[in-house]
Amino acid sequence: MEKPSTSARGWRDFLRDRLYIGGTWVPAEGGAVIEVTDPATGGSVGQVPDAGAVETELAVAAARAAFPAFAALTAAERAGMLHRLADLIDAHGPALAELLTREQGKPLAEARGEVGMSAAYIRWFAEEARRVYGDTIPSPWQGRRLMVTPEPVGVVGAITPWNFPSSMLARKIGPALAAGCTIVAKPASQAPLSALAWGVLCEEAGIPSGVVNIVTGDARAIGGVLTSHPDVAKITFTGSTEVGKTLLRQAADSVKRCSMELGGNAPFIVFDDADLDQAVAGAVASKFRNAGQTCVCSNRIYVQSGIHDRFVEAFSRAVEALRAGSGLEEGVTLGPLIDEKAVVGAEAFVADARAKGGRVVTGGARSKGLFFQPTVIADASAAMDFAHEEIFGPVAPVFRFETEEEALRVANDTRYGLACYFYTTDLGRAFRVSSALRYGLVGVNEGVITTEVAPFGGMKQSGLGREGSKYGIEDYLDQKYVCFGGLEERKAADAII
Ligand SMILES: NC(=O)C1=CN([C@@H]2O[C@H](COP(=O)(O)OP(=O)(O)OC[C@H]3O[C@@H](n4cnc5c(N)ncnc54)[C@H](OP(=O)(O)O)[C@@H]3O)[C@@H](O)[C@H]2O)C=CC1
Ligand SMILES: O=C(O)[C@H](O)CS(=O)(=O)O
Repeated sequence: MEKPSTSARGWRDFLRDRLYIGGTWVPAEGGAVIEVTDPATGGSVGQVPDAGAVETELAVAAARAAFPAFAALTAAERAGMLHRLADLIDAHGPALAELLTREQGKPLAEARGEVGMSAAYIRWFAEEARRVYGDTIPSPWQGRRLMVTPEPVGVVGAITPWNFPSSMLARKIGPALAAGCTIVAKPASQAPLSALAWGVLCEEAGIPSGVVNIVTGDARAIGGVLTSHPDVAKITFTGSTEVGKTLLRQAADSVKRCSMELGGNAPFIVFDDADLDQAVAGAVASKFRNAGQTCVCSNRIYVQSGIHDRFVEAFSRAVEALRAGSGLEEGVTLGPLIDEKAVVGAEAFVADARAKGGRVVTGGARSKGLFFQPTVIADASAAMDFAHEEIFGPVAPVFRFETEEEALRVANDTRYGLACYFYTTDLGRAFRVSSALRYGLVGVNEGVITTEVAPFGGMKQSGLGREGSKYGIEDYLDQKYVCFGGLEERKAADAII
């Protein structure tokens, strides 16, 4: 198929104010809508249907009806559709990125990166689709042959967050379709437009009606149907640990498979032997990406005494060089927070730290609207709230430590286990510390490590399962064991006349 047209379609061409169900665009039953606003300006970006249980039932029915034929396609046919989808995402990258920045706020450069990552996940699973192998097993019995055949689990319910409204969906649609599943996806109400744009792209990629369904609206009502419906085989969720636990409880009654990408509390450790410039650059990238609103952002920066003062000085200077503003302005490196609640949360973390002896080195207050100054707080201590809670904002606490043993103890002292980072030029320390840290993702001398080729997921209360990599498709497959018996040659006497 020739490469899709790259005619200059703008972000408005991907705006939809309808649900995408069974290949058609329909309003919510009562016509209710949710306003989507630009966090940089407060202005309206668009409206989406405020749907609930009734529409979700229709979406599940459409996905269930589409499943047999889609699962029966060859892996090559499904791969072809996913490759076309990835090509369309790339072809319309600028428009999709602008839509993403308008609804979520991140700088355009980051939005372009997210859209590119979305295409990369889809392309990765287009390739993985053709490598879903089974097994034959040496039989322990004469006259039998044993086989293991992977099969798609069926209809998937997906719920995604506002902070990466495109790539979090790609991490679910990709493996689901590659495995032969169909999907009903509910994006976050604060940034649902990128998901509906996926409906436009899926149509153009020739993905059959009912395979991908996008429902926006009442999270509890939609999630209630997805976690309980007998035709939904699996739930995949990215969001807070609190909501993840709610969904796990709800899904338990029908024993649905669950994949959970939840909250984090990432330690960022700088040892005396670290390359200071590398550590500063890594800390800025890891902490302030998406204005600190990622589950893998550094939440606690631990710096060994010997390098501590030099690090705080250099890090604060680099933070002060961040340029806050509307994500649509080229060169802006720090966008607004998603809503007032997020700004109030950042203010509360700073006030708590100040009250407990923290020293604000730079920033520390909201600027205008939903913008919060990029902030560095020195003299941080375990008594402060951000030592144990996910900040999800541009506030960087710096803690001092003395020994490697102390760093490992405090770094692992959390119920979370998603991402962690440390900087050292000592090879032995690199192996010792990366083994001792209880996290699903470990960055050694790197502050941003997410890629579609590597497994993404947490330990402890940061989640269940892995997304991306060769592991990411496993959660969408059932391994069926078949034992073929009675294979000995029948003697004449045995023959049934
Ligand atoms: N591990 C990871 O990969 C990631 C983790 N996160 C975590 O998510 C949090 C921030 O994202 P945020 O979107 O606020 O997280 P939330 O958990 O509040 O929301 C995530 C999604 O869940 C939906 N939701 C909320 N409550 C329910 C419910 N009772 N039943 C069904 N669905 C529900 C939301 O819908 P609605 O918007 O309509 O409320 C949204 O679509 C942070 O804790 C962050 O660490 C975020 C991204 C990635
Ligand atoms: O939602 C998130 O925070 C993402 O998982 C972060 S990443 O995958 O883009 O690194």
